[in-house]
Amino acid sequence: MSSDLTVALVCPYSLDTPGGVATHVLGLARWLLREGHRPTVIAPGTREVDAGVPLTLLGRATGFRFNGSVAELAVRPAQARMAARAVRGADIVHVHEPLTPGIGYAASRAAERLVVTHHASFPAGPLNPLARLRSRRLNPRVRIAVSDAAAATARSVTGIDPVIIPNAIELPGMPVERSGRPRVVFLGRLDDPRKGFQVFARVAGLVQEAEFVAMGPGAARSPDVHHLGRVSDAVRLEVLGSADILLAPNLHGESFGLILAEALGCGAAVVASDLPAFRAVADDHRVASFFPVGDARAAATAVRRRLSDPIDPILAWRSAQRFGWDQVGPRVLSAYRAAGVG
Ligand SMILES: Nc1nc2c(ncn2[C@@H]2O[C@H](COP(=O)(O)OP(=O)(O)O[C@H]3O[C@H](CO)[C@@H](O)[C@H](O)[C@@H]3O)[C@@H](O)[C@H]2O)c(=O)[nH]1
Repeated sequence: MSSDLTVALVCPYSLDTPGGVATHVLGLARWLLREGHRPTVIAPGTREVDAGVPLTLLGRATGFRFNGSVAELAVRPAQARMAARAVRGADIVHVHEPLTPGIGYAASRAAERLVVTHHASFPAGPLNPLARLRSRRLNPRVRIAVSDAAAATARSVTGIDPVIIPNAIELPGMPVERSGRPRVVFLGRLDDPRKGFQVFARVAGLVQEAEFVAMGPGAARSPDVHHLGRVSDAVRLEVLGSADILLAPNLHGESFGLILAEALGCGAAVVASDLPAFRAVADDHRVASFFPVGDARAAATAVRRRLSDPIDPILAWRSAQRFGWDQVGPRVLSAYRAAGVG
């Protein structure tokens, strides 16, 4: 493989709001940089942040309701033109969610050597024909999906089987034993109904024997929860590193469960909604348990059971190693090689 590839990584969702695709794309860019390549991340966003990699920010995004969530996309024609210009000349243009309106699709159309990654999982709906039309106009050399769930959606829209390469996380070192009052954590956008914060709040009202802590942007509040709001990546790691349990009460539409991998990587146990994508990530029953989607009483029972039978944090950490960039990054580079560089 030739070293020193120029890679344009396009994230269609705004970097102003934390999200799974942005986490993955920034982590991939940092890993590529460490490996001696030259990545740039192109994305909507208005805040200059030190992401540790070159960023091309394309300005303010507009919120679109989709799949039970809000997608913050850059759809102005000027932004699409900027994205198309920004990817010109790159050895590889790697677009995440290439069928989203705005910069994702514009960058895909402009790319010479295109690799795409599909993240979303959603049932067939009124937007599928439009996405199908868009897909016919693109000719990626490699098509990736982050999970079986994302692959099924990509296949139903494009008619093509993608190769599965999971999302990856930046793994911290070995975790330490927990001490002090037990801690149950929520991580995600609080106002995004799909993330299930309301279920978390109900569980917090039912379980007295632990402190319930929420991290993530949004205005939702509960008197039974200690709210940290949006936190830095360093604080996110610190809080997960002190948590006994990540409670993930998400309701639907999850394609992967990055937050589960992140929590396990920090040594926390997972108690999560019974979603196929979550089971695929947290597949070690010694550190993960599941409850029926939306059932706060069952979640409370699962949390109490775990609090009375704590896990060995090292087991959780080990189960997340397969999602580390040292494991996943080389597979992405192989996809670039299959796309014809090196
Ligand atoms: N630093 C920081 N990070 C946060 C905060 N709140 C959320 N995050 C990060 O934002 C990301 C949220 O990811 P998901 O919960 O997985 O949400 P998503 O944006 O809906 O992601 C979609 O794509 C993911 C990647 O393919 C999928 O994992 C997910 O299921 C979904 O389809 C995670 O990396 C989480 O740590 C915060 O306050 N601070």
